[in-house]
Amino acid sequence: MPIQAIALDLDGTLLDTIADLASAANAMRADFQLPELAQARLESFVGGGMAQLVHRALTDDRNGQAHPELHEAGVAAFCQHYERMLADTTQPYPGVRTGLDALQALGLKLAVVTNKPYRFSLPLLERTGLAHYFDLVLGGDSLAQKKPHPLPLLHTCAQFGIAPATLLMIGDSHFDRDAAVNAGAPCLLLRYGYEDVSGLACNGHIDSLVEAVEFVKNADSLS
Ligand SMILES: O=C(O)COP(=O)(O)O
Ligand SMILES: [Mg+2]
Repeated sequence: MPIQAIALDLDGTLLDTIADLASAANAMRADFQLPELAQARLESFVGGGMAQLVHRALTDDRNGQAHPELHEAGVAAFCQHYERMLADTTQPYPGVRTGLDALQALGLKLAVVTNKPYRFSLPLLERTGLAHYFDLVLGGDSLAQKKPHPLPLLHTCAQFGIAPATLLMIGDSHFDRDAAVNAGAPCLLLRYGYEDVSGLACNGHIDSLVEAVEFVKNADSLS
C-alpha cells in the first residue's frame, strides 16, 4: 500500500531548536545556582519531552530524577525562560520547506507528532512559517501517552482515516523509531538531529527531508 500521510517529528527534524532549548535550560539552572552546561551535553538530554529534559538538566544526568518539588519549580522556570527565547535562533533545517512542498504536492496529509509540549510547538511552527503545511499538530501533552508509545501515531491514523502501514514517521531519535515500530508504521531517520541514529534499524537513514520524497514515490508496500 502506498504512503498516504507523513508524521514529522519537530525538534531535530523540522526545526533546529537546540540553541534556544539550551539557553532556557541553562537559565533555569542559573535560577537554582547551578553552573552552565555545554550545549552538546543538553542536546543529549532532548527527545523525551520537557519533564524529562528538566530532570536531566537539573541533575546533569541522563537517568537523573530531581526531587519532585525541585522538578516542579524547574518546569515552571524552564517554561518561563523558554517562552521568552522560543524562536530567538530556531530555524527550519535546510531542505525542510522544499521537502514539505514536494510531499504536499504528492497529495499527502502532513502531521507534526512531537514530544514537545503543545503550547510551544504550535507557536514555533507559526513563527518559523511552517504551520500552514500541517493538518494536525500533536504535542507531547496532547494525548494520554507520548512517543515511544504508539498512541500519537495511531491517533493520527484515526484522524486521517488511514492504516498505520501507510503513515510514514520521519524523525531523529529512538523515540520516533520505537513509536513507529509500536504503531506498525514505517520510519525514516534523519542523520542531522540530536541523536546518533546510525545504529537504529528503520526503513532508511536520510540527510535531508528532500530525500524522503523519492522514498515515498518508490514505496509500494512497506508493511
Ligand atoms: O521535546 C522533546 O524532548 C523532543 O521533541 P521532538 O519529539 O519534537 O523531538
Ligand atoms: Mg526529535
